[in-house]
Amino acid sequence: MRPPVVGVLALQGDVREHLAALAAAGAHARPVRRPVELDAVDGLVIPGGESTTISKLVDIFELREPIDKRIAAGMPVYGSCAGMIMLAGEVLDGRPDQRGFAGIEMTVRRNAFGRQVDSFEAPVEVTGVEGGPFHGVFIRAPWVERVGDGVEVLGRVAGGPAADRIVAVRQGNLLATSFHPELTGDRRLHAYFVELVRATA
Ligand SMILES: NC(=O)CC[C@H](N)C(=O)O
Repeated sequence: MRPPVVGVLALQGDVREHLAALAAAGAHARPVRRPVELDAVDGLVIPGGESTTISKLVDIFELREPIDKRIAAGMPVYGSCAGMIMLAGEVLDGRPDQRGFAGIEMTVRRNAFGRQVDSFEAPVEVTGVEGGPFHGVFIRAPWVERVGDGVEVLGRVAGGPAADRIVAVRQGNLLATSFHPELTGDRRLHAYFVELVRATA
């Protein structure tokens, strides 16, 4: 069985870290900047970075329609932080011109934790991933304020001032986290995603 080919949207953000994490999790990992490169992948990661910039570059690189189409056709996508914002149906505190994909039925608040603290770390237990809580790294992160009926809440912040905020969700083949597992050595979430891609491809 060939390893699944997983792309990382490589317009802005922590692309290299996701490529390394995916490779460690058993995928063929490749950067995606052009529609033909998107055609060649079985799944896609949208990295952490800056969602307003990613949104702009998605249009400049003519990737919006192709990605929306692939999502509608069932391609698995995992978004971390800015990637979560790009997968949200509704964004609060976003820029008026920023646009996400036809993604998860949820409302996220951009830079949500920033009111308390810009960056912090907290444990997050993720349903379906064994081995104890993730060491969640949050950097100007969004949280999820509302989820639709079809959305499964996979994880919440375990303690501290932001306790119980929703920070990991899944709807069908779309997965999103507010935190950045790619910045830690923990590959379990990428392995979970690679399995999802393998099961779908
Ligand atoms: N670490 C991140 O990805 C930060 C996300 C950023 N605050 C945004 O709005 O896109």
